[in-house]
Amino acid sequence: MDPDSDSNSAASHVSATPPRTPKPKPLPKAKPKRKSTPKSEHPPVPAPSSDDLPITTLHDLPPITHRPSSSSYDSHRSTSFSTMFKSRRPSFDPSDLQSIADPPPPKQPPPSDRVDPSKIHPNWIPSSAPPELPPKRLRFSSEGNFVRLNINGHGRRRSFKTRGKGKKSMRFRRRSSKTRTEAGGGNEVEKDCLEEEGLDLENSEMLARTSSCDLVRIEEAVVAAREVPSEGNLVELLRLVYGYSSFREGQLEAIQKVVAGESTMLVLPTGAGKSLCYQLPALILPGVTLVVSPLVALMVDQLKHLPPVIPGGLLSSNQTFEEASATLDRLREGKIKVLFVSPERFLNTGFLSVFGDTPIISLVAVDEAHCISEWSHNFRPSYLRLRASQLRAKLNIKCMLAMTATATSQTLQEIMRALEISPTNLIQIRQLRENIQLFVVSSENRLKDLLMLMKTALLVDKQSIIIYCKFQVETDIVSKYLCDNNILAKGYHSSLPARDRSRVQEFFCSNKIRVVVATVAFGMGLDKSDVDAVIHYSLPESLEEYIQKTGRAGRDGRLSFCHLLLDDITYYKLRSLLYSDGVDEYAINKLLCQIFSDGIHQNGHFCSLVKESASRIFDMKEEVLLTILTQLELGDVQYLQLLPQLNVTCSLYFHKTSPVLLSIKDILISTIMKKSETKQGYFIFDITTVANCAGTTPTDLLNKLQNLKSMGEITYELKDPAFCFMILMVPDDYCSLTSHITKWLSEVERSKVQKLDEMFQVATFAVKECPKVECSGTMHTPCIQKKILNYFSRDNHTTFSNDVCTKMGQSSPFLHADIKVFLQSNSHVKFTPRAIARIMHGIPSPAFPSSTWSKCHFWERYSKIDFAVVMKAATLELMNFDKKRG
Ligand SMILES: Nc1ncnc2c1ncn2[C@@H]1O[C@H](COP(=O)(O)OP(=O)(O)OP(=O)(O)O)[C@@H](O)[C@H]1O
Repeated sequence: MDPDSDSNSAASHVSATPPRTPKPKPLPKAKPKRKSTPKSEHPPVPAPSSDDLPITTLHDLPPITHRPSSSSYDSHRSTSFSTMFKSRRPSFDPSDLQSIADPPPPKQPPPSDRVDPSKIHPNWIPSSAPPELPPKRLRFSSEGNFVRLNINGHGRRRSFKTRGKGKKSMRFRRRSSKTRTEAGGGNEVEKDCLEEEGLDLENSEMLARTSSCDLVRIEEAVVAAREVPSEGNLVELLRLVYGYSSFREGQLEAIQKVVAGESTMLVLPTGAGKSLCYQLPALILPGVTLVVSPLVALMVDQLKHLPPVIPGGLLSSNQTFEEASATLDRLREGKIKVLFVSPERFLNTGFLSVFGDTPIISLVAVDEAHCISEWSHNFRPSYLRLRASQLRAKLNIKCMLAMTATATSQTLQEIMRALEISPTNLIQIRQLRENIQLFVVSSENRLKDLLMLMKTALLVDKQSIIIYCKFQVETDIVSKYLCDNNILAKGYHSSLPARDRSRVQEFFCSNKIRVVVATVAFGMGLDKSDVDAVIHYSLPESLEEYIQKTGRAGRDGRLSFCHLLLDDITYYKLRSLLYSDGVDEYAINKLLCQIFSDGIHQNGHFCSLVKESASRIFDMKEEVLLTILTQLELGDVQYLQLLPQLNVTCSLYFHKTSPVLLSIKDILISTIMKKSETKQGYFIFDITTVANCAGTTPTDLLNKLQNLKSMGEITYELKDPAFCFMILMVPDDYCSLTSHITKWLSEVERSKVQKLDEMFQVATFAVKECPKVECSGTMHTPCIQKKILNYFSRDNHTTFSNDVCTKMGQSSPFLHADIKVFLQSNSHVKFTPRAIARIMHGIPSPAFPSSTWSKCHFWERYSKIDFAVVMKAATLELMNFDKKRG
């Protein structure tokens, strides 16, 4: 995985993240001048990482032992959620907690409120650092919905002691309709419903009892809403489950459509309550609701926020085999109503087979649905898998709910086409939240200006502030600078240990940290209602990103303040980095030749591309390779089928029987021996090569190795993470396929650049041209809102407009001369025009990493000149240079 990428996220292939640094190339001969490229974080909804595309996925799903005998409506009805809710709850161990360095240790709560039952429910996930130190080990009557998730990758286990004795001796008596009217305020009333029989109950057990009482009412309301999904019945259910008295705009309509089985496109502003639009239907609909989410962090957060009566689970590659098995077992037993999965999960045949032919999925909710569209700010290739036709064919899914807060008209059209959503089922609330005030200030010295801003009357007394930076290094610099100036601030970015990150988030959420200086990694799914201010220390890459981040503020409806510090340097840097994913026709052609082995590979042949070496050879980021492979799978013609990623180089050691004897008994071993290199007593082979020769699949081959290992015959090690696929059709015409893919990728690139230009233009307009009729000082809410609304309602975003101010230089007197010198001084290196332009812009790439090339004299020298101009000059000079050399 890209070391710069968010550990539990997946990077958009078009993100500005500098790539991993492969093996250094020979040093250029130019004068050394060290400049490092800062690590940037990915845009809000990045693309797949090893997290969601597990490397060792072969065993990530256990074999299917049995399936529910019936998946009919009635069979699901019979698994009432009150049965599901009879779940054991986890106890957590205080010794697992460690205090975070800076914030004060959490106060020990008074005995009366030691346990907040409302915070412990079946979807509780033990993070490595729960916010409050519990006074004693809590015991719960059952474990039920608890999801074991190795979020932090430590593989650590907790023990969950259970105690069931309270259950039998409890008797419930239903009382008349005293219920809570607001979330969290109902415990007293709930206790009224219980009749105790001399038990000294712990708070948690009290919760179990009170919940059971509520459950009966909720179950009745569910049945009523299922029979007649009228506003009255749905509001009653809303009140019982969430404590809210009414729906927000768009919610009721969306829920009614989904419950009626109609696929729906829902566009609601950030914080407007989209989650509720799949949660309530999940309760009402008979089967499982699959929620497709782009990030593990987001899934975890949403799972935590599920109401206790909706048992949830998630499947993530962070989980161990046992954890994933436990989730799947609960799924088979009908104990999960909402299952969070990544889009890559749809690659996994093990996962797909859990559902078999039986129509037990009632709804697929696609969160951050804009990822489906390449014209969105966060296109993610694996979302292409979420096409209505594919989902219907593979999982018999008929109803889909697509949700987003940030989609242009163009993006919406594409989502609706992919998911076959009728235009009549588009629910769109375009308004921007009134309680967010938008400020822009032009800044020559962002650190100083930020400090001044923090000391202004607007912010000085604010309790909760997020400062967003683009680069990880900036979060360290800014937080240190603020601390040095007596403003306590904590940094947050994806390279921090997971434990520290979760603590910063938890302490921020409980108002123990006032200021967090973060990259985009902070805030995915952050639903802290009382964030007072969001400051953009770096320019966002698009208006979509701007809205997402400002949307973290004022979710409780209170007036909140969003400031943007505008500077040209960040703009130049971001614009350059947007070119880090581009590829040339020549490289794509070379890649296609390798994929199809110049036509040698037949249909049905298994192949692999080792990520690191392929990335270096073709000078393409791993994410770009994956994008191209996905396009070959899901484009107009299906040339290949992607398989789960694997480590494809296997080193095999024999322990009991000799290899020769074993190979007589086992054809697989004899194939391995034929196709292996031997080294000091062990055998090295390529998994896909052996699978092809043995006439098996790579997955089956690994399963067989696993069996031999469990018998003590062998041990083995796997390395070299690779994209694996099966050839389905060899293209007739490589040239036209190459130019088709090149054109598509370059349009995606142009669209990203245009989005940045438009963001820059809006901010520049605010500081330089705003007539200040409605705006005043640095406050530009009216003019920015108008521009944003116009942007999102505009029809054609793929028409690249020349009106967008680029601020980029279009020529330079020394450009050609410098390229000539550069080529002469590096005559031993083979360049492409793009590689030269990248070096001139200071953009690292897999074949030209910054560790080597940032020492070059010309590194970043032309970052203020349009990339296309530099590339054109490089093309010309490269041709001249080659001509001269003959
Ligand atoms: N009808 C309602 N009445 C009151 N509060 C509500 C209602 N619906 C949702 N909420 C609350 O609004 C908050 C935001 O909801 P949610 O997280 O679903 O927003 P979202 O639209 O998914 O936002 P984002 O796009 O930023 O993730 C939650 O705390 C939720 O409980």
